Amino acid sequence: MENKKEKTFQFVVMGGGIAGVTCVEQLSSQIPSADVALITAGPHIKAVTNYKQVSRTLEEFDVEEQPSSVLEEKFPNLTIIHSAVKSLHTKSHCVETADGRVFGYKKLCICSGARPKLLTQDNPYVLGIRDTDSAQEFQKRLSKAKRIVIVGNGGIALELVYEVEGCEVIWAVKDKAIGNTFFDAGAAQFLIPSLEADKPQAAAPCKRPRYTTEEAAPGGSHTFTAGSVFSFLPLTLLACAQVSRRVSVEYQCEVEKIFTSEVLHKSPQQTLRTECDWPVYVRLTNAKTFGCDFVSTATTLIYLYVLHLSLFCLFFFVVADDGGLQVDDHMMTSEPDVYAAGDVCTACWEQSPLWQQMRLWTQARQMGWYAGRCMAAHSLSEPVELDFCFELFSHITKFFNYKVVLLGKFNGQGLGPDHELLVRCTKGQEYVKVVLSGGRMVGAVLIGETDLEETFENLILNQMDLTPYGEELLNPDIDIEDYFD
Ligand SMILES: Cc1cc2nc3c(=O)[nH]c(=O)nc-3n(C[C@H](O)[C@H](O)[C@H](O)COP(=O)(O)OP(=O)(O)OC[C@H]3O[C@@H](n4cnc5c(N)ncnc54)[C@H](O)[C@@H]3O)c2cc1C
Ligand SMILES: NC(=O)C1=CN([C@@H]2O[C@H](COP(=O)(O)OP(=O)(O)OC[C@H]3O[C@@H](n4cnc5c(N)ncnc54)[C@H](OP(=O)(O)O)[C@@H]3O)[C@@H](O)[C@H]2O)C=CC1
Repeated sequence: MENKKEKTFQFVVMGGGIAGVTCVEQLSSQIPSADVALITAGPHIKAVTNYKQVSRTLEEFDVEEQPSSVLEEKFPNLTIIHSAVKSLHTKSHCVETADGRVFGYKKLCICSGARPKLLTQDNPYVLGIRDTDSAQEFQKRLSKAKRIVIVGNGGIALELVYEVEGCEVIWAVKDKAIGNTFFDAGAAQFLIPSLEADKPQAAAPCKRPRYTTEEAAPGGSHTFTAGSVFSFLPLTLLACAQVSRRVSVEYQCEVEKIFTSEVLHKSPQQTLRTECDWPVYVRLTNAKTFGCDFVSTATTLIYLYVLHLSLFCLFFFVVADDGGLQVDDHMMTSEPDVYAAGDVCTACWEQSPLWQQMRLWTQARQMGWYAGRCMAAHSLSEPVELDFCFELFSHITKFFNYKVVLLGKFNGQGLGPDHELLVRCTKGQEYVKVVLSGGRMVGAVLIGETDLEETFENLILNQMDLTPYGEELLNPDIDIEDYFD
């Protein structure tokens, strides 16, 4: 391999998503003289724009799909290589790309993201959504659909279910309540009426990014506009029937079987809940069977997946239980001079009691940025400390057209029975939940325009004993912001 190297770069970053691009930006600005390469398969990269630090740990930004040339123009030391990494040779410090070129590195950062786990492979009636192409396919199919089945209970399913219009939706969730990765049953109860009501015509601008799939003008960028549905879809998800939404949630069930109408006709004893002849049928473990036009699975991602890269290359890496590449508090994998950031990695350092990893845009940005800092610092033999952003988990997003802020151990993660909850809820307006442990605030869920995020963030960070305040903490007649100022 050594003699095949076309060029050796000081830093090579693999993957043009948020983590990879942020890492490259950090490296290029911290050491402008360093030779940096970004290896990515597609012509576009994902960049963070309109970055805003909302509070000490909360941040908001837009995600913009840009032609990679924009990045090269910004950083003269940067070379973008348009190909996928095919193999990785950590001993000889080089990578081989799908087009047969070999590049050496002094330090490498793997930012190759994750891929969706489909319930079934190669079934033309089962769609997973991961990227622009799959989102466009979803939209195309939806425009002719009367009924779809959505399986999964995480962020993608929550967004999909809310956004689909003009089509009956059967939503199959494993749990007792919707949105289990973000909410408890109380918050789910607060949100459910939004599925029954019509969507507001002119939805308030969304605080979280989304991007369109429209063709960019030559040399221009794809625009990311305010809105909701998944970031990938430009338009409202309209199905063929222009009627309002009908979402039926099937709780505590999984998919037992997916089969086509030919199979159905061969088994007349099959009990169906529908008389129509649907292209595909889904049998759930609650013994109900639904016919539909297609099934969309939003059942989480597989993390150990480096596109086009043979498993042999990954064999040497220490991998975490969730399949991500293990990284330490300097974003270093188990292989020398190889770092990882974003969805592909699993944080395996001793974590702050108020932080946990979730595969989100914010964390991809923070990890990419911090990995870049560590790579640069190690090259310059400078010390580097774990960044403050890993002190407290924080996320701002939008679900069912409500602003949602999650802080710390917002669902009491890892606290066992040793915690107390305070809840305040005004139907259709706000849901506020505080998680207390030993009288100290360790997490919060804020749904709606509560204006409490900064105060609660401070209370969580300073770990003040709140026992004397008891339930008054959520008394709506007390201006809590003034109170703790
Ligand atoms: C449908 C959907 C909606 C989402 N919505 C939200 C949301 O609203 N808010 C939120 O916070 N998070 C959301 N997420 C999660 C968020 O998208 C991810 O956490 C984040 O994008 C991860 O960034 P990344 O840079 O690690 O990976 P990615 O953005 O996946 O980028 C990986 C990059 O690596 C490249 N690559 C892969 N293999 C190779 C290889 N072998 N060689 C070279 N390049 C390679 C890929 O082409 C890609 O450019 C959503 C995810 C999905 C799937
Ligand atoms: N607005 C936002 O902030 C958004 C964030 N995202 C992020 O993007 C990433 C990907 O999202 P997503 O794919 O929704 O992943 P998530 O991990 O959030 O959710 C996957 C869901 O599918 C369930 N599931 C897994 N396997 C099955 C199965 N066989 N049958 C039925 N249900 C199953 C999981 O249940 P269980 O947990 O019990 O395994 C879980 O509820 C996540 O990190 C998410 O947080 C995505 C969209 C919007």
